Amino acid sequence: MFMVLKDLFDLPVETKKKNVGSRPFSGYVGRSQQSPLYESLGIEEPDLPSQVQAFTDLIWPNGNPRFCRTVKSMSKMMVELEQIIRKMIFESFGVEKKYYESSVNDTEYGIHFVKYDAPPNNETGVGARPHTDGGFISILNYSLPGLEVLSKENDQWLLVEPRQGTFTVFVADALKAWSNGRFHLATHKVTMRGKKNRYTYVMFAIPKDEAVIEAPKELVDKDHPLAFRPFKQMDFFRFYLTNSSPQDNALQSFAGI
Ligand SMILES: O=C(O)CCC(=O)C(=O)O
Ligand SMILES: [Fe+2]
Repeated sequence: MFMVLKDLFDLPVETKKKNVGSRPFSGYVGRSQQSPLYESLGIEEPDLPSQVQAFTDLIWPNGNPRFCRTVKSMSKMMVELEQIIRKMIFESFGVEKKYYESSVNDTEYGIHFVKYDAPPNNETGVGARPHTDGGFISILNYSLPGLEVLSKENDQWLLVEPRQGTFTVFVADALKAWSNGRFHLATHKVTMRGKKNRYTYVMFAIPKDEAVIEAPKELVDKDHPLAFRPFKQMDFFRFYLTNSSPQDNALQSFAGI
């Protein structure tokens, strides 16, 4: 994956800009004054091989079988992994039989590729600002350290050490709401150090626009009153884009009771 991602990001900006997504951030995001080290590209519904093929054809009209093959098979495996994790979560709450199937049907996937440039002059640089992820579950892998997670105990930033053969999994906003607040939503950021560029790929599992995110009634009782009103991902996303800065607790302001 990291080899094919290097091929992708090494292309001219004009080529990368050909990837236009249907959502903000899902096409091409180029380096900006706000985030000078950050660049990303996304493929919507990469679990459909035709989508990965279409992306490859758009970016490499003469073909790039290695990219296409690698991203297709990685996407398939990451989606399987996401569904295993989702199933374990639903089982652990004893609601798998009733809700798992429909929650998968109400999910769409997006894969994001990110390149962070090494900061100039050997300094440290902001790769990604503190944020929480907007979907249900995110699964990621990265070529170098740099990911930091805000500890819920003492507000310290903890460096996540990459470990070969493992992925990092984040609970995202909708899962926190679905779990009636039982899951902690970890704020994270990326700090760049050293002389090497860093590559990340992330599979986002996101509730479909029209799906209603609502805690199962089995997770609501006297000791755990409803923490978030039911909402649609689409409306939350719109709120997130227009009303909040990354540092805000957007989920709480949007749907918190
Ligand atoms: O690059 C990383 O390690 C984190 C990426 C991330 O947080 C995101 O894309 O939402
Ligand atoms: Fe993130």
